[in-house]
Amino acid sequence: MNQPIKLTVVGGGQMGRALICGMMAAKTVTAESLRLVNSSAISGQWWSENHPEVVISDLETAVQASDVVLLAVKPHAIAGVAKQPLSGCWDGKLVLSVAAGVGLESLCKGINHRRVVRVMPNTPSLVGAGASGFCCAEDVTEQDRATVEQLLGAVGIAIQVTESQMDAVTGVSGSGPAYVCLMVEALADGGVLAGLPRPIAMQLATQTVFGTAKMIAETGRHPGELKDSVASPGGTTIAALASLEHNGFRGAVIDAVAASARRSRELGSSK
Ligand SMILES: NC(=O)C1=CN([C@@H]2O[C@H](COP(=O)(O)OP(=O)(O)OC[C@H]3O[C@@H](n4cnc5c(N)ncnc54)[C@H](O)[C@@H]3O)[C@@H](O)[C@H]2O)C=CC1
Ligand SMILES: O=C(O)[C@@H]1CCC=N1
Repeated sequence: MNQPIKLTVVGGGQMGRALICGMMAAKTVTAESLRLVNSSAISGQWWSENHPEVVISDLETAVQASDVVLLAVKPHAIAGVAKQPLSGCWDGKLVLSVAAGVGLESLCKGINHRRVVRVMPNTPSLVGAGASGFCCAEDVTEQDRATVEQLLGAVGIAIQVTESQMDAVTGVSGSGPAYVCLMVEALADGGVLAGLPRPIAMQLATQTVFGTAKMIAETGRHPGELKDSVASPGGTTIAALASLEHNGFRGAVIDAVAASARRSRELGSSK
């Protein structure tokens, strides 16, 4: 069993929370090996109520106590963190950023340090079922890459991509949980419209999305083939699929991914 990683997370909001809770559950980090730097009273209160064991400290103290620093603040706040005087504190640290759109060049320039990894995680990391893409700046070593895989692998899958693919990763898996939640909500709404009580509709909708994802992952069969296996000739499913196609379901999802990727590029260029 690997030693817990000495990690500082800067930003304890939605994404910081999902990663920290997932990594603590996997024991990749422990309350002793973790430091949290956070600026908001509201999320600070969430931590003291839900995880009082997590030590919240100032940036300099936290970074000094850590081998890895993960920046989980909003893209526009990255520059503010980078500007804080750290008197050489980044030296010897592996720095990860999950900020959407913020490129390696801008991150490296901001902290004057090139041992930097850009990561696009997603919120199912909270339950160990995340999907992350990452790319590395030039000073990142093989050992660093192993550390990144240990951290992100503890909360799901982690795939190395080129930096030019990071906006697309954001469109598919970074933003993806929101589209899937919309789908589950809409499935349940449909169930209610068709006469089911809300809690039953929600349970069935959630398990259907979960079970289908599990089936695709575990059988390795193409989703198109699995879709065909549900649709009986002249049956209920093909009637529903025809309705989805008439309403532009595929096009809407493809456009959503493209819109997220485009927004990620915009966030990067507004730095
Ligand atoms: N929410 C998501 O599903 C995903 C978010 N991301 C990225 O994660 C980053 C954070 O997003 P969220 O967690 O959704 O935002 P959030 O607003 O929930 O959390 C940001 C946290 O950063 C803290 N913060 C702000 N400035 C700070 C500073 N100077 N020092 C310390 N803490 C500071 C805030 O107090 C807040 O708790 C963003 O860059 C976003 O692009 C990436 C993938 C998915
Ligand atoms: O909405 C956002 O900007 C962040 C990045 C990917 C998911 N959430």
